[in-house]
Amino acid sequence: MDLSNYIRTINDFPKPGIVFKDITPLLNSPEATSACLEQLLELLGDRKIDKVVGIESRGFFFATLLAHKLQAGFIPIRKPGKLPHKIIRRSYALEYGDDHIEMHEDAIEKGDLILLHDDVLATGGTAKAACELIEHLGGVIVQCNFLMELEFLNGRDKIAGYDVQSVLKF
Ligand SMILES: O=P(O)(O)OC[C@H]1O[C@H](OP(=O)(O)OP(=O)(O)O)[C@H](O)[C@@H]1O
Ligand SMILES: Nc1ncnc2[nH]cnc12
Repeated sequence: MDLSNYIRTINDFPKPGIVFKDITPLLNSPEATSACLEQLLELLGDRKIDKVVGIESRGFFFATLLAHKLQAGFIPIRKPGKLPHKIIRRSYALEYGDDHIEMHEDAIEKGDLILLHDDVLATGGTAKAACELIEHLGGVIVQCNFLMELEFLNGRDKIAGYDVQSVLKF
């Protein structure tokens, strides 16, 4: 199954000049969702994972499915002001703005083997900030995986040194 057929391209969203890759057609197809989940699991291979970290909000869709399949815990990284307990925070630059992300400070135990997942690797700012949060808490990042990578934005340069994998490349 060619999963790129389930990604819709929207020009000038959310700002002029941005070519937005919309994953909702993929999520709307149980067959494509299953195939995508299997491909993400294949990218990981048989490495042990204790916790899957997903980035709000589009990263949550497959991060929870991955955590369930791997029988690992799921940890949300959230936008500011959403997590109720004590948090740590990092700021980052997006393709279309600036933002902060936060994680509960007790979400990770030192030495936990972590799979970081998000839907899109664009400039890599979000993923880099997420890696910093995970490592600050003592997590060991086994892989960073993505549904898709926008190669022309060179996001993987920002997270060089990690195992970075994506199902689709644009
Ligand atoms: O590699 P980067 O340039 O950092 O961009 C990638 C991030 O941008 C998108 O999130 P967005 O902030 O649009 O939020 P959403 O998932 O809530 O839609 C996407 O889901 C990634 O998290
Ligand atoms: N061009 C893009 N399409 C979809 N999600 C994104 N996140 C950052 N850049 C994006």
